[in-house]
Order: sequence, then structure tokens, then C-alpha cells
Amino acid sequence: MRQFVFEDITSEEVARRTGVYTPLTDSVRQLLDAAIRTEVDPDTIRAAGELIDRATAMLRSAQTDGPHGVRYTADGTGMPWGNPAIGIRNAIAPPMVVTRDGDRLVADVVLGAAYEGPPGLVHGGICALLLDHILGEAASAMTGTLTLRYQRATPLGAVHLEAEVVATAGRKLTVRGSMSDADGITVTAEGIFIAPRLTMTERPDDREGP
Ligand SMILES: CCCCCCCC(=O)SCCNC(=O)CCNC(=O)[C@H](O)C(C)(C)COP(=O)(O)OP(=O)(O)OC[C@H]1O[C@@H](n2cnc3c(N)ncnc32)[C@H](O)[C@@H]1OP(=O)(O)O
Repeated sequence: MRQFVFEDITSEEVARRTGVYTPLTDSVRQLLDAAIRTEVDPDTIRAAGELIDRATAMLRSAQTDGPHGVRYTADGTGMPWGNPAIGIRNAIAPPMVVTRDGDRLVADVVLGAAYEGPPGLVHGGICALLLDHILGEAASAMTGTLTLRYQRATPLGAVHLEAEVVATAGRKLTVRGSMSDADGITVTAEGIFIAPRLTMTERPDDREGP
């Protein structure tokens, strides 16, 4: 199995790469939204598709064999850049920026047209994705069991997420969290997360194939 991967680069190099990839991902995110909402004529859609295919071919002219992987630098900086919740190279990610507030992790995210399930409302699987991620990050562990209660529908727009470890028993952590909008909680979550026996540090040369 592919493991967490150590990458021997400086924080300056991490910042440089972040500066290169973030605008590209923002552009792709705009493209996703435009593709959903455009009402231009079919010829314009075909022409846009050809331009996008050319851009895709440019990017594919040099690429990794498999997924990005979860990379870490010597000072512990994480680069989970392909992650669908927080990845700076993944346009599917809103992206969610997770910060610490005391014992809790918190995040504020704006969910637009790409996350719609029922009309005007956030898809339940997207709520699960974001809650799974923030609870998992609070635990720094793998999701074992995740239980969600959709208390009321979440309108598209600004949402707030929280997660906090409430109990630890060996490698087993119980984490609670929620998603809310301006009117209060829409989804509550409780999960059992299991810390892996082995956490990281393959050298790039030791990497298994995808
Ligand atoms: C920074 C990180 C951010 C990432 C956030 C994103 C989180 C994710 O999406 S992770 C991906 C989704 N999750 C998965 O794919 C997990 C798949 N399952 C697995 O890999 C394993 O079954 C795993 C790791 C959960 C447990 O395996 P393993 O370490 O062998 O557990 P095991 O030794 O059998 O059991 C340890 C304890 O956990 C309990 N346990 C095991 N599996 C589960 C489970 N699924 N649910 C609840 N409890 C469990 C056992 O009962 C045992 O408890 P106790 O010590 O009280 O007897």
C-alpha cells in the first residue's frame, strides 16, 4: 500500500509550489462552476471544450503515474494536495481551510453550484466528506465508523464546520463535530477513528507504485 511520503524540500520550496499550483486549481474550480452554469450556444461550448482539451494535454505532458500521495517535509509540513476536502491541487475541494480554536478544529467554507444535491441545497455526500475530513484531522486517524444526523437541509452558501476529540482509548478516538449555517446546526457527526500503527516516512525512492 502507498504510504505517507517524506519529501526532502525546504519550507521556501513548499511556498513556491503552493504559489504555482493554487492559481491553477482556482482556475479549474472556476471552470467547474462555469461548466455547470453556462448558457452559451453549442458552438461556443464546443470551442471551449477544444481549448480545455488543449490545456489538459499541456498538463499531461509530464505527470505522476498515480495519485499525488500525501507528502510530508522534514519539519512535518503536510502536503495532502490531492485531497478532495482540502487539497490545493484538487479543484473538487472547496477548498476547506482547517484551523485550530482551542481544543476544536474549525473551518469556514463557501459551497457553490458544484456541491448541489436537492435544489439549492448541499448534497448529503458533500456534508459527509467535509465532516469526515475535519473529524479525521482532529483525530489524526483513519475513519472507522462515522454517524451523521442530517437535522435539516444545508442551503448552498457559507457553512461552518467544527470537530473535537471527546474521548481516547488506546488507538481509538471518539470525535464529535457539526456543520452549520447562519441559522445554526444542520448536520451533527460522531465518529470512531483508529490511529494507524504506522504513520509515515517512506523516502521517495522507497515508494511503491500506484
Ligand atoms: C490527517 C488525516 C486527515 C484524514 C481525514 C480523512 C479520514 C478518512 O477518510 S480515512 C479513509 C476512510 N477509512 C478507511 O478507509 C478505514 C478502513 N479501515 C481500516 O483501515 C482498518 O479497519 C482500521 C484502521 C479502521 C482499523 O484497523 P486496525 O488498526 O487493524 O484495528 P484493530 O486492531 O482491528 O482494532 C483496534 C480497535 O479499533 C476498533 N475498530 C476497528 N475497526 C473499527 C471500525 N471500523 N469502527 C469502530 N471501531 C473499530 C476495534 O474494535 C479495536 O477496539 P478495542 O481496542 O477496543 O478492541
